Amino acid sequence: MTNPEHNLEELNRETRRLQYVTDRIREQLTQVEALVHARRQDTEEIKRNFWDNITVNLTNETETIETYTSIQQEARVLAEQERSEREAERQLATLTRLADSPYFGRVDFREDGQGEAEPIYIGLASLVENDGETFLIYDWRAPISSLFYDHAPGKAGYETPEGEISGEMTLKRQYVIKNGKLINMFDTDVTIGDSLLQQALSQGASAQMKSIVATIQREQNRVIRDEKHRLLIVQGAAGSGKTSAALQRVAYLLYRYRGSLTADQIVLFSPNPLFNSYISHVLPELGEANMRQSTFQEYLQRRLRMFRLDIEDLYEQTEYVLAEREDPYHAVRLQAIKYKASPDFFALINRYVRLLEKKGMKFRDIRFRGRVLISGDEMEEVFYSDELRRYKLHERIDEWKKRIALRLQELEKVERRRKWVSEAINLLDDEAYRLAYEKLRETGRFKGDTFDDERREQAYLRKMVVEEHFAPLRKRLRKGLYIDYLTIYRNLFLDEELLRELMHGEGNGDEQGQDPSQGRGSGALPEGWEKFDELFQRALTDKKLLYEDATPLLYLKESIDGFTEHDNSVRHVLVDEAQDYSPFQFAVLRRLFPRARMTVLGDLNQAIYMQTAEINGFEELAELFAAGDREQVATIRLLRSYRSTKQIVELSKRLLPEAREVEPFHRDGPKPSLVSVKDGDDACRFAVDWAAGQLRAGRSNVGILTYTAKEAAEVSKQLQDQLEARLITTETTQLESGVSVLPAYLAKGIEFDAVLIWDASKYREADRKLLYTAFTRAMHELAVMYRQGDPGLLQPLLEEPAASMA
Ligand SMILES: Nc1ncnc2c1ncn2[C@@H]1O[C@H](COP(=O)(O)OP(=O)(O)OP(=O)(O)O)[C@@H](O)[C@H]1O
Repeated sequence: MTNPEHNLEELNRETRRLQYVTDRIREQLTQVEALVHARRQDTEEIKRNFWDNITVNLTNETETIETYTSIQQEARVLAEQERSEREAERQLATLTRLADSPYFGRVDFREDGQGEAEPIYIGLASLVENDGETFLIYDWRAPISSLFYDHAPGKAGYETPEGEISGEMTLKRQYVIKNGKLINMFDTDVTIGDSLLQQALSQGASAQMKSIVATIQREQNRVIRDEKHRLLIVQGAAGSGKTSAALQRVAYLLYRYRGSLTADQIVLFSPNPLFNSYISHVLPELGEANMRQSTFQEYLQRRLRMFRLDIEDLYEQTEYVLAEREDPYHAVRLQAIKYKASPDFFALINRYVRLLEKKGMKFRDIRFRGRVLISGDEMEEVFYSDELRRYKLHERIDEWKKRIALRLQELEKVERRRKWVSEAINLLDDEAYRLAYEKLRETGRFKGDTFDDERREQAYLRKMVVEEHFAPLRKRLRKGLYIDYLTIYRNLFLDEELLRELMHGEGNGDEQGQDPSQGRGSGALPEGWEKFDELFQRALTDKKLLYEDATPLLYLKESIDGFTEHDNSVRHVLVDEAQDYSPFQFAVLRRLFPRARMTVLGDLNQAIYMQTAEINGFEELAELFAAGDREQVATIRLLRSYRSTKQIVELSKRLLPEAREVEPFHRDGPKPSLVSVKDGDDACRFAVDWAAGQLRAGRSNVGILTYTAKEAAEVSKQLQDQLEARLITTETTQLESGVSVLPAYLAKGIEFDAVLIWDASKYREADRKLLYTAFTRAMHELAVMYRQGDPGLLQPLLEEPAASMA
């Protein structure tokens, strides 16, 4: 990277051009402002006169339909008008943004076989000269703009939908333009602008993620522009720009497929609402609407609502794992968590689903007024009757529902004769009688014979009363509430014979199923298996469903029902922090969005949750997705870490040997400090001084990261009189500048200018990745406290001369 002494002439030329472009932008701004004004007025007028063109007439069916049609027609006109108003507003917003900083890059490119190199200016959006043809600015997502991100001057080329274009790049230049003024410019001869990137990275962390459009790196550009694969796996180091690239990718896709792809056809799964708000400004900053954002937990809550259980989330589970070591069930629960998220359990459940075609379905008695109307056993018999056996599982559920509904109908008739019905009729009010009378009269069943009529009326009332009482039963049947999913699931842990059959019997065949995991061996049962049911049951008594059971239960249920909920409109699903998802969760996501392409972004070194601690790659996912066709899958690795200074990255790498491949971006900062403290008071004193020092030095976002949420609450209380520190919990939805106290696991995906690790002595071997994740949240400064004489995982780091002691 050079910042040549641009000769005055060159500088003047650029300044003049900038002025020219800015003038064009201002002209267009004036026009578009007028357009927006006009469109707003038009919309207002249509709204005002909405009813003028509609004659409301509901006297008969034909008139009503006509009225309805004309309302619809007017509504369409209004919707169309509002759409064009929005479009004009969008243009206005884009031009306003361009007026501030029209472009950030330029490449001069001579296409092979052409004469002169042509300057291509690159900015947030395209701008065309008044002649309607000449591009003054190219959108950063245009095919030609790739040159800027992918190449240094010299031989270069870019992909277009029509094929590859090659040629020579004779110049590559970057600009810093603010308020329409040229502040700086650099020419570059290696890959894109280290110096601009340096500037971008040396800025402070903000409470909101920023777009990286001017400094996208080549490998990130591959992630952003990949269109060939149905599944794109991005494995990237902490701070390598996975989330940033994902968001730029969304903007890219919206541009590339504008007209056919809209923001609500893209869904991004993120870890929690705090993260959601952290990233929510990036797309609007790029001039695009935000995609849909969701968390897996939201989906679980919705789909498991029928069980009326309190569903634990990943954070509660993690808090248990870290903070409840004294619980007698702790060890066995850890086993359960690991096993229940494993590919082996996934395979076992898939076999179970196949076995359920033959046996094992369980149903809950249909009870009415304290009696069993249809027993679970009877329903099971119907389900496995010869007549229904020929149906596949989920089709059979529908058939079975039909059969049981008929049976209910029969029983309903019998019920009409019961005594309680007469009593209920006596209690009916006049209105009910009047209705019954009306109904019978309408159907012409009154004959004028008082005796018969009364009998008919009574019969009708009985029917009405019983029907009303049976309605909830029918509804429950329709909703599948008599299928005893919980017992079906529990039987896996309770029913030894069933288990034996699944492990060794015919359900365990290697026959080729749709799902590649179905052919897998189940492996041995994990330790503690015999206690798994106890755990499950214990939670159930408290009306709780443990996190480790939620997705397998959902997967089992949906496999039985045939995955009734799916969203065909969604075209792209992006899963951030993908290392935290179990095979079940991916399988569910895949079925939930059957037509979508998927981008998953993750870092195995940050697999901090017990459930995926032992998963060592995205192989399972690739298998699940591609079903043999590996052409559909691409993996891109991002090794360069941009977030943290070289010193912080180096220290983190020494903590976690698996991270040895991570390359720090060459940005220097102070050495991280490893600080030994005598006791809590000592820790407090250090923390207060340190945090105050950071704020004084202009660091606006400071994070104090604790081991657990419980500890975070205690620490924030301890500090409260001496330091303004905000406690962040799973309920927090917005990050603010200043000092935040939060458990390390909740800081995943976000970053701080300066990070203080509260008590590193607490982290055990199994928590190495958690501590690594905590270290890598820091951009500029890192301090780690540990208890005197108990450095734990820090021991080897202390032995190096690099460590500084307070
Ligand atoms: N090309 C780039 N230009 C400027 N800044 C960048 C670039 N790439 C990454 N960054 C910055 O690096 C930081 C980390 O990026 P991001 O959060 O996207 O990484 P990540 O891989 O998702 O990290 P983690 O796995 O730790 O959550 C952010 O501050 C981001 O703005």
